[in-house]
Parts: sequence; C-alpha cells; structure tokens
Amino acid sequence: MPVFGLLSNDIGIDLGTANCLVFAKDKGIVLREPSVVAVYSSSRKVCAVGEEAKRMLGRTPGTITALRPMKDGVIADFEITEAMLRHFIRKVQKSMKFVPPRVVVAVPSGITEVERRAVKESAINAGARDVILIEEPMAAAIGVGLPIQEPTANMIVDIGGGTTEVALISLAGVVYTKSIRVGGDELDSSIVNYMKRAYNLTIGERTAEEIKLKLGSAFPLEKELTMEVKGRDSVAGLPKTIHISSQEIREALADTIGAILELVRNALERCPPELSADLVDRGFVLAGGGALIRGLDRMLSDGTGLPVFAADDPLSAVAMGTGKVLEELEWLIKEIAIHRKD
Ligand SMILES: Nc1ncnc2c1ncn2[C@@H]1O[C@H](COP(=O)(O)OP(=O)(O)OP(=O)(O)O)[C@@H](O)[C@H]1O
Repeated sequence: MPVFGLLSNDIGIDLGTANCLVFAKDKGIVLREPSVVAVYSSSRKVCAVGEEAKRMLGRTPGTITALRPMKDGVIADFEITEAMLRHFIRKVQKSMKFVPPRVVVAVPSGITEVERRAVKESAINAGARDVILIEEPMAAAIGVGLPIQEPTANMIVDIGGGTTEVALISLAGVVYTKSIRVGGDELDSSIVNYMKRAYNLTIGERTAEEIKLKLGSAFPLEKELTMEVKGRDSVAGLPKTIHISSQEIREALADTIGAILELVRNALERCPPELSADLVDRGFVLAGGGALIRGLDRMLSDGTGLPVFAADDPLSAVAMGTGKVLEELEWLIKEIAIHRKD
C-alpha cells in the first residue's frame, strides 16, 4: 500500500505556549488557534478549545475554567495539553485522507525528557503513526529559510508567548542555545503592572495584550500613538476609562525588552570567533510573535551592532519549519527505499 505520495497526510505542529499551528503537507498552514482550553471545573471535561476558549479567558462563570495548558515554555497541565493536541489533530484530519499521519512536533527547547515523552504519547494517542520532535528555534531557523546546513553562523531569536529562545546553528547542529521564560506574556504582565501603578487601573491579560499589539514598541515611533483603555479602578472599584500613549507603554515594556537584549548579548559573547566573524555581515533573524513589536529590530541592532532582520511572517516561522522537515523526511525515506531495492 502506498503510504507516501498521494495518500500521505503528514502534518507538522507548532505546539506553542500562545498559539498552536498545524501545517499539512501539500497544503501549508491549515490551522492557527490559541493554545487555550476551557474545561468544566467539576469534571475537567473539555468544553472549548482554541479561539472559542480564548474568548472565555477572564470571563468564565465558576463552573468553567479557561486555561493555558502550556505556560512559560513548559507543559503546565499534561492532560489538558494532550486533549488540546488531540482536538487539533482530529480537526485537520477530518478534512484529510484516511491514513494515520506522521507528525513532526516543534516543542519549546526547555521542556524536560518526561514532557517530550508526554507530547509524543499524546500525538500517538491522537492518531499519529509516528512522531518526530524538533526544538522550536531549529524549526524557526529552517522555517525562515536560513541555510542551516552550511558551515556558517545562522542565528535566530524566537520571541514567543512564554519564552524567548536564541540559537546559533552551523552545519545543521546547534552550537549554542539558551531560553529564558520571558516573552509576550511577560510583556502583557508589565502592562498590567504599569496600569495599576500609574493609574490605579486593573485590567485583564487580554486587554493588556490588545494594548501591546496597538501601542507596543521598543524604539521611538515616527508618529506616537494613543488609545483608550477600559478597566476597573482599583481604589473605587468602579469601571473606568483612561487614555494612554505609546511612549508610556514603551516605558512599561523597557525592562522586559532589556532582558531579551541581554539574552542576545550573552549568546554573542559565547559565540566561537569564526562564527562571530560571520555574524558581523549576516546578523541574526527575529521570529515568533514578539518580532512584530515595532522597532524591536532597530533596538536590538543598536544594542548589538549587528544587522537584524525580522522574518516576513514571524508567527508562522516554526510551523513552516516543521513543514520543511516533513518534506526532507519524505526525501530521506524515499532514498532509503531506493537503496533497499538495490
Ligand atoms: N503585532 C504584535 N506585536 C507584538 N506582539 C505580538 C504581535 N502579534 C502577536 N504578538 C505576541 O506574540 C506572542 C505569540 O507568539 P508565538 O505564536 O510565536 O508564540 P508561541 O510559539 O505560541 O510561544 P512559545 O514560543 O513561547 O512556545 C503573544 O504573546 C502575542 O501577544
């Protein structure tokens, strides 16, 4: 029975702490949903997954809990992560041909051996016939098209929801990698704290993220922006509306963004000299949703003296990388089959 080619329905999954993306072979990205699950508080039975569950965050009655099973780059809740993975695999399988897929899953590089095994088992339980894990920064580097197999420095900084990971790759191997639990979520928390400190305004994490998307920046903007924010006055306890500017939000984000710069500088300090020399011309690439923060490329370039490039579609980089790995797998397996015939 032909397992590859026409009947192949292999998929790649970016199992991110903020978003889950699924790449289907020959189709591209077929699913893009927040990594959020809503469960009934009493039975822990799943009642919504993805976009629908994210809308419930901070708005649930006592009977339902909306949670993010992967936080800070680790799996906080195995059971719910498995349910989420199963839900997404089944959702894309419905519209596909009926052969159990091989699955390439990109996972945060900081997860433990036990967590890796749990992800593999979850994918198998969800119907995969074979599971290959790849670390997120490697997948991102492949996804943005860096020539990772060449004997030259390929550096990627992946700023996700829970973590920021830096990786230096040469000859398809990781020369240096480091991950910190600082990413988009931490930026959101900085905004929550700033609002409380400066305006006695309590806001939820969804509102904080909205402010980050609308006003967030790491470098002065040509035209600074403003927006209206609604929340609860933490003293009077009543709903309140204020106006804030992008300058204020830049100030609120500065420490967290400083931690990302620090991570990059540490990586550069540990870089072998030949590869350092390569980086002078080649610079490094930003991927992950955090790469979309206005002026971040410029700020990191000023802080390191290197050229910095933001990926064209940073939110898709890891998923695109899993897709390319699938193509390579196919090629490798075909090669093996040809040699076997000989
Ligand atoms: N335009 C934007 N400006 C700033 N931040 C953004 C923008 N768009 C998305 N983000 C942030 O990017 C983060 C999600 O990025 P991404 O999907 O790459 O993370 P992830 O891969 O799920 O997380 P991790 O890499 O930690 O597993 C969120 O915190 C989101 O708020």
